[in-house]
Amino acid sequence: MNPTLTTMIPRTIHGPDEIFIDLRGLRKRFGSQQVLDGIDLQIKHGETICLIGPSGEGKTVTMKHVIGLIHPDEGDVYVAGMHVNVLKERQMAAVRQKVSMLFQGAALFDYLTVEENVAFPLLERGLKDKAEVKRRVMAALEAVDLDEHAHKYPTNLSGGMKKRTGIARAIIDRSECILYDEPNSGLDPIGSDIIDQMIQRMQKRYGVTSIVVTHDMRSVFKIATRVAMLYRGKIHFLGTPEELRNSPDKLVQDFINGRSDVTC
Ligand SMILES: Nc1ncnc2c1ncn2[C@@H]1O[C@H](COP(=O)(O)OP(=O)(O)OP(=O)(O)O)[C@@H](O)[C@H]1O
Repeated sequence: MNPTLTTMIPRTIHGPDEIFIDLRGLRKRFGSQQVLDGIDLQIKHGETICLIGPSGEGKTVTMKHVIGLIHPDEGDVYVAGMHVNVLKERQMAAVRQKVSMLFQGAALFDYLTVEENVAFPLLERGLKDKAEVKRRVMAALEAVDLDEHAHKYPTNLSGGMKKRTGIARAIIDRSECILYDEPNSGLDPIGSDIIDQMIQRMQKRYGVTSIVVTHDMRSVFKIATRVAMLYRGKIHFLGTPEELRNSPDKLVQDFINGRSDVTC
């Protein structure tokens, strides 16, 4: 393996069957709307779970629970054994070092170059060795094929390049898990395919665990180790892409084949 890439490997080595994310009985209401109504989901280390389901069913809300951006009304969230929903905000740094969320717009700083955006988490943590920062930034950019665009500003990047910069920023801090919120949205089929390859590459090279909220079924069948379909606040289906494809459930078939019988 390229020696620069070994520095990017998450610092903890996990067994393949180890549960990394454990959501138990999550319930969440906003006003009169019961968005989550008992979500149970266990995700093993190194899995790529795609969260699918009709719009507004709580996929993003579920994902935000993992990183403590939303707290459940009932139920528990565990990440790498940490009981996320009882942690104080100042204790959340330990969770957020293990888990990064890639927002739809990649949330880059427009006034910083690609290189500076990717370096940001290291500088924020007080890493002062400039040569070490540079080495890790370039290794992260190489991993997402952006090493030749390090000097550019976000306004001069395509949508897909912005998302890849976001992925580089997530892995530079050796995140063990990346949460992707509709990573293919707004991309043409080729750009979308490149993002899928990056998600797979992060898994294969660094053993990253991923949760991917997506409406892109082609991508689901390509990248998912398992698929969870949310419907009416619950996990309606959980299984491999193959099991999804062959599911006898009408709701599942209507959804994956884009038939409009699926109503919220
Ligand atoms: N902070 C909030 N306050 C009030 N309502 C919220 C909040 N966050 C989410 N919601 C509501 O919860 C519901 C689920 O939202 P969520 O973003 O999780 O849906 P989703 O399944 O990801 O949808 P989409 O596929 O369209 O992105 C929506 O009705 C949304 O308006």
